[in-house]
Amino acid sequence: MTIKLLASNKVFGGVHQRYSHQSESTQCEMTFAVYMPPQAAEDTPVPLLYWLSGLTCSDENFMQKAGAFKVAAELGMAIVAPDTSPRGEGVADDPKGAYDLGLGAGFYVNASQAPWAKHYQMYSYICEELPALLEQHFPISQQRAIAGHSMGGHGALSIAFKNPQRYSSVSAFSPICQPTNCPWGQKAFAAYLGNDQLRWQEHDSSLLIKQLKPEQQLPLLIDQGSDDNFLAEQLKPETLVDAAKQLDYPINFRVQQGYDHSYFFIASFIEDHLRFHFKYF
Ligand SMILES: N[C@@H](CCC(=O)N[C@@H](CS)C(=O)NCC(=O)O)C(=O)O
Repeated sequence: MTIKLLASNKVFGGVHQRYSHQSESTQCEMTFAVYMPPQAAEDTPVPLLYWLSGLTCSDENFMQKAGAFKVAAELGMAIVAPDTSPRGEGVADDPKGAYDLGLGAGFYVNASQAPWAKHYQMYSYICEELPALLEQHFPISQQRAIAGHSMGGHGALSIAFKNPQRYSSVSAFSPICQPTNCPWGQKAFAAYLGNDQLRWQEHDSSLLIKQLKPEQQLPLLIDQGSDDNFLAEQLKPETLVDAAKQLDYPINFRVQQGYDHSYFFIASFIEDHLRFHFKYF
């Protein structure tokens, strides 16, 4: 599997790079960004945080707006930010150009329905293809954590709950916690997965959390802004918090007063998330 370097910038002693490659899972050219900390310069393997972004994002939003490099450099932690959907000529998009379906809105599932199924295989891309590619090309250790924002928070939680053996910890900002019961999730799941709601449930964190055995309960941190416009209608963190309580799963759920849904919120608390993940590597 070959990758093509698109851009490279030294930052806080490490390097931020963008790459593209032909993807087998999504059948198109995919772009991702990595931050490799200074500790990786000598080919010393470093732990890796997967960051999954939200609706409308590409590999660039987190890298440009989150302000994560300084702490990642201090800790010696690599970060990868994949794109949020397949892209390019021939890749299906919402006919009306809606921001919450199609391009920029892959929802981290494998679509089974036309016209999406051909390219929208983001679950396989994030869980299998991208890890193999990164292990081949970068000095990363087997220590992995996963985090994300909004749709990417849904991605991080659902992927971690489905694959608890692969990650040492999981965290999210403003995650969509119950996609089977909110407009964003229902629209995307109906399009990508069809009308069988049993398929939807396979990607609903508020349900997946209940399937975890106590020994599979990863350390989990969630930050949610109290002034987030999407909180009540789309995000529904109480569904996850209630499920965790019933399971005696000690998740760390923090409501941050006055913060909204934006990267200003993420930038304010990303340091806590990086230090949280580092503790469990
Ligand atoms: N565009 C939508 C919302 C999209 C949105 O808020 N996207 C979030 C993730 S769900 C984001 O990170 N946007 C990119 C950015 O702020 O850089 C709207 O205006 O209602």
